[in-house]
Amino acid sequence: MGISSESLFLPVCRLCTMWKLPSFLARTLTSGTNGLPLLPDMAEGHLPIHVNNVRSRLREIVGASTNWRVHSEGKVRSSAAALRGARIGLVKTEHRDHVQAMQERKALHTLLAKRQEDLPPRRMKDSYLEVILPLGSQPQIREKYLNVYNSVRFGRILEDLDSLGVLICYTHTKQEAQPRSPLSIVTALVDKINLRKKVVHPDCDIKFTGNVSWVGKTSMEVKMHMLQLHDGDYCPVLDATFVMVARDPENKRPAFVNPLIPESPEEEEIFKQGEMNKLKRIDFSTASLLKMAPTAEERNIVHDIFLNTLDTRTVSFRSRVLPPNSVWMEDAKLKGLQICHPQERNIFNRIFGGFLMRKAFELGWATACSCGGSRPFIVSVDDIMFQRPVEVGSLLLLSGQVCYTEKNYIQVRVHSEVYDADTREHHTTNIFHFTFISENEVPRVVPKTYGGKYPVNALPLKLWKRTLPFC
Ligand SMILES: CCCCCCCCCCCCCCCCCC(=O)SCCNC(=O)CCNC(=O)[C@H](O)C(C)(C)COP(=O)(O)OP(=O)(O)OC[C@H]1O[C@@H](n2cnc3c(N)ncnc32)[C@H](O)[C@@H]1OP(=O)(O)O
Repeated sequence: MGISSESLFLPVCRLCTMWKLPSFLARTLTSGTNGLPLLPDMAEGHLPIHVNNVRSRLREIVGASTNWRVHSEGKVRSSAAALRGARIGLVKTEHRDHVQAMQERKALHTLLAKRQEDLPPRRMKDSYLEVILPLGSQPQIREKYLNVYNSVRFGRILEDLDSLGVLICYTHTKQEAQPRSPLSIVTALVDKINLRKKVVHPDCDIKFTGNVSWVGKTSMEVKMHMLQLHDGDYCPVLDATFVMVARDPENKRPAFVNPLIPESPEEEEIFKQGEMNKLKRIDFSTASLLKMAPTAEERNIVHDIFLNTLDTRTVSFRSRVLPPNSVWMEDAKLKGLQICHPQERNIFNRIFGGFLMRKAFELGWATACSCGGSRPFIVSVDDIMFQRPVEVGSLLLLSGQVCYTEKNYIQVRVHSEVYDADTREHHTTNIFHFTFISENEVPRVVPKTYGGKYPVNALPLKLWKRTLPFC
């Protein structure tokens, strides 16, 4: 099932030698908005949206169904093979069902631009949005966000960021004359989320802001920020960079998006950074361990770990000794299963990306918790790739693996795949990377196997990142 811990070892050690986690955290905590300043005039003339209205706006923009239709016999009406597994009887109502909504969306094909140049350019401020999550002023919405430590559930924040990121992209691509957008905008990548605060309070209002910061031909980079109200001021909590991709109305082929024109030197800098982010992703993809052999330095790191665990009495590949304050990598993992019910669908009748992130984050947190033995706090989220959509009705298998630890830091990789019970095939849908800081120092995680069976995620981050197939 998925990538075994043995096949995951090689790539993590390299990154940690290059990117020592504590300094990485220091950068996270001191940088501005992912290293760039907030643009001051963006907020002018913008009325904030209530968080509950973000999804209803999205539904209106794409004309999504409000009802998952079932046959009168009580079985799910299915044109997609992946619905086979779903056996969830829902009450039929007078609402538009999802099949009808998809039929209507097909007609929007004629509204797609043939060339990107045919679309009017946009400014960064055209897509700027503010959303309020009034945890302080509307206590009735707190419970959904509350965890057992009396702080805010980060998984819920991931969901809100995902919905907001998509709404920002629809704002960028909005054509005044079109009441419905012909575009299906999906989350392709969570490039980075940096936390600036360890704890988010459950009783203070939260504000999200964000705008499109770079566009390609069919993809858009979105930068978002979350702030929390303390003593009358909004203080920064996190900065996030997502990449969204526009597809045709049926979510089958890529579709062009409006160009973005930077208007000031600051905006040019932000745009340039977006361009560099894209090139960096291509570089990582080229350097993937799945395509390129490890370097001499990487081989040495792996070999050193092997030598450190060798049983000097037997000198055998099989007989290995766990060093003090360490845990075998194969003992630092947790698995989970989700049945993907219609309730978790997005506006395109696939499973909502934010839900997948919440589930993966919670498994990642539990994995870090069981390995570290004390409460972990999320520090950073990197490179969540949405490789393929998850269909409603899928069986989603999640595997959390601690791949690297240093002092109080824990790096967890969560792999998710769908299992088709009919064909018995597994397909990877997402890979998630979370960095936690634990209350106490955590044991070292040590891979056991060598000889071509290194689990990719047990090596330093630099090496581990080379396994990620970007773009
Ligand atoms: C009353 C109750 C009512 C209930 C009603 C229901 C409604 C409920 C509402 C729910 C909440 C609202 C949800 C709204 C949010 C929806 C978002 C999601 O969930 S989405 C769900 C979660 N997400 C998914 O499911 C997505 C799954 N993944 C996919 O579908 C595909 O992998 C893909 C489309 C992302 C890329 O396909 P691929 O064939 O590879 O694409 P191409 O080669 O054609 O390139 C096209 C462009 O994409 C670029 N690019 C590509 N990859 C990356 C990357 N990794 N990194 C960066 N960029 C990338 C590439 O460079 C190129 O750019 P450019 O040069 O043209 O500018």
